[in-house]
Amino acid sequence: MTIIATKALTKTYGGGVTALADLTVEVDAGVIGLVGANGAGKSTFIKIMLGLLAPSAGDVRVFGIDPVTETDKVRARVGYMPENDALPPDVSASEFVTHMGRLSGLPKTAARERASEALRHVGLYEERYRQIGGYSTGMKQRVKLAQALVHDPDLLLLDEPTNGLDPAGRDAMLTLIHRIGNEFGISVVVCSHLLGEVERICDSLIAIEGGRLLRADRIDRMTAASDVLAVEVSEGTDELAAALRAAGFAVTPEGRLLLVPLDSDSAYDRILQAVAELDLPLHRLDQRRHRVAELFTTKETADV
Ligand SMILES: Nc1ncnc2c1ncn2[C@@H]1O[C@H](COP(=O)(O)OP(=O)(O)OP(=O)(O)O)[C@@H](O)[C@H]1O
Repeated sequence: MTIIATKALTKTYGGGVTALADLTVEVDAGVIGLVGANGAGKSTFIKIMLGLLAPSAGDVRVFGIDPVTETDKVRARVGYMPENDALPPDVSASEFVTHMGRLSGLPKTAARERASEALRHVGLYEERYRQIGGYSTGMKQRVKLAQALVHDPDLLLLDEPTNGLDPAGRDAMLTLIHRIGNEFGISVVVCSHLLGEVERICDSLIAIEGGRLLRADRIDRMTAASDVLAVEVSEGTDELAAALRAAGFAVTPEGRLLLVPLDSDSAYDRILQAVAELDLPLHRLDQRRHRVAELFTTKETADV
């Protein structure tokens, strides 16, 4: 089922900055990563989906609804966790999340019950009556997630949910997001400049660079087998490279690996023969998979 669809979506800010350019994408339900370097246009896309910003040109639909003209309808079905922290320090998580539930239109008792439930889901049930000002960064991120969940949305938009967290906090947050997506049946868009994080927990990816779509697809399709074989021997790598070149292969060394084009069905056998003739201990011979990072031309995103 398509949950988000855009057609030639473009956003230009005052001053002439084009944050999104001609973005056309259809996204199916699931846990979706929205990845791109800082400034790629991720937050702008999220804000347009929420009806917080109007597109300069093009169309966007969330569950078939236009956030520009039917903002309330979209917001009833979408929970939003903003990138920046705007939590009131002097109220408890329970009070705050209840308040956010009331703002979403829940009656008082239902808002209180849903707030407790949302805080339990994010692991803050025991601490829910403490003032937010005394919370750690990880706990504050969880409060932000709980307030996004309180009105029982069908889609969560999470803007850089692991911002400011240490490695253990990141892991815990990613596990939680994965659980929400898989156990609660809520679709989640996780916006991040950290590709590695998003690859770990998402079914599909929307990759953007400079406001333009690089690719939107399922991760397993992005990482399909390539036509390159990776060969690794425990010793004698240079000798093997020379032998393979002599056998007509275009060999590219990469660290401890030799990358060899899979040019014919006999390539496996010819490589095995070269290894056997040199009597080298073969550690690995397999077909390389494409990496999602290959999509990006900027090192910043590709490296993480
Ligand atoms: N209100 C604004 N006015 C002018 N330019 C803006 C505004 N908001 C964002 N931009 C610019 O639009 C581009 C995209 O910004 P956006 O915040 O959407 O990117 P992002 O991928 O979310 O990056 P980050 O991870 O740093 O938040 C950037 O060049 C940014 O400087």
